Amino acid sequence: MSTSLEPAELIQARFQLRFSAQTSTGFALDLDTEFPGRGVTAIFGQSGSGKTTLLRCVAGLERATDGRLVVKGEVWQDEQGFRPTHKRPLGYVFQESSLFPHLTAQGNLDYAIKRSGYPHDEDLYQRVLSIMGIEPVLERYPSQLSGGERQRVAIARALLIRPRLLLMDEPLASLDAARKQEILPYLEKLHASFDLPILYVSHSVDEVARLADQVLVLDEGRLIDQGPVSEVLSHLDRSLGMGEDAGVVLQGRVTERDNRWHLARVAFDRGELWIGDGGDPVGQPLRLRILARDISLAHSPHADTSVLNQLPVEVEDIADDHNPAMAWVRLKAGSERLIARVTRRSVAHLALAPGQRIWAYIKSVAIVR
Ligand SMILES: Nc1ncnc2c1ncn2[C@@H]1O[C@H](COP(=O)(O)OP(=O)(O)OP(=O)(O)O)[C@@H](O)[C@H]1O
Repeated sequence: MSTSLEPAELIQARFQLRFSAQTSTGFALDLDTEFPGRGVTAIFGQSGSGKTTLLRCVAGLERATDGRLVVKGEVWQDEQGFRPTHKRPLGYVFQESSLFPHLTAQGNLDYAIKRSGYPHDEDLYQRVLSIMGIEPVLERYPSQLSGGERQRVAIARALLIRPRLLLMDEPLASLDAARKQEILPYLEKLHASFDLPILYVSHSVDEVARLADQVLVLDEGRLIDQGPVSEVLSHLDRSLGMGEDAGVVLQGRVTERDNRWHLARVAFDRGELWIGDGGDPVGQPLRLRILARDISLAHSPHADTSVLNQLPVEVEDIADDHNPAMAWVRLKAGSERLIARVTRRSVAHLALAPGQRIWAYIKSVAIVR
């Protein structure tokens, strides 16, 4: 997915690891890949697919027999050697916060700075505090912090080690839905403010759609798909397992705001959509998420409908769902992809077939940020 990049811009990983059948599962990880060493790379897959094991191999906490890991030109593991975890410049954020309970938030951060081996950098320190929004809680002990605050301190602590790679293993998993929504903007700020590659384990399509630039999809220890988030999320076979969450991500830009109706026009490659005006200025890049269940299909555009967004599209392929009443239709809109989940009866009724030009009615578009 990244052949045009130089090795200094890549993360190259090859791991073969088998847990012995005696210990329990006999699970095997077998993967050989490379991906851009920038932005957020989501490691996505069902429970037990090997996401944490892959992260532990990257961290040096598991030692793959046939292993090679090169992070932006720096060899961390190959036939000749294996750099132990404490010599790898990485930050690790776990599902549950791993803060020292006997130290305040401030004490935890000071400990990280000492451990980093670098002299204190006040600019970096202030930047991290402000991006993670934790100035008000520095004097508290972990037991006096909310789950979201604890994770923000844990992320700040990982950043103050000045890692070259940040590993995050379902950092939101222990939070309830409201806390998750609260912390996501901090993760986005982190993504935008630090030039730091992040490997982000998740089995939430929502989180992946919102945060990831590229995705690695694991299944039973093997890499079954990888690529930019918009591409991976539009693959129909992936969508099958996602059910109601299936959908795509489009990258667009606000081109007009309609004050009368409180709408904003967002243009993407050879198309445009009207969405509720979220106050974003003209020119603002936006990431939009369109769920497969929010798209219906027709042969022609209609004037007498409440649906604002009607896009000319081309049918690319059609797949059956596990549910015998439903089907998936992948659509091309310029260079972007959409997927629709419709009944098989509709597929038959509209006589849908690859190559056909039709109209997609989009009932709802969410801005993800
Ligand atoms: N030390 C170990 N010894 C034996 N089997 C292990 C060990 N660690 C993990 N496994 C097994 O390897 C498989 C993959 O585990 P892993 O934790 O990597 O999956 P995951 O995709 O992160 O899952 P989840 O989303 O549930 O966290 C599981 O079947 C697990 O039981």
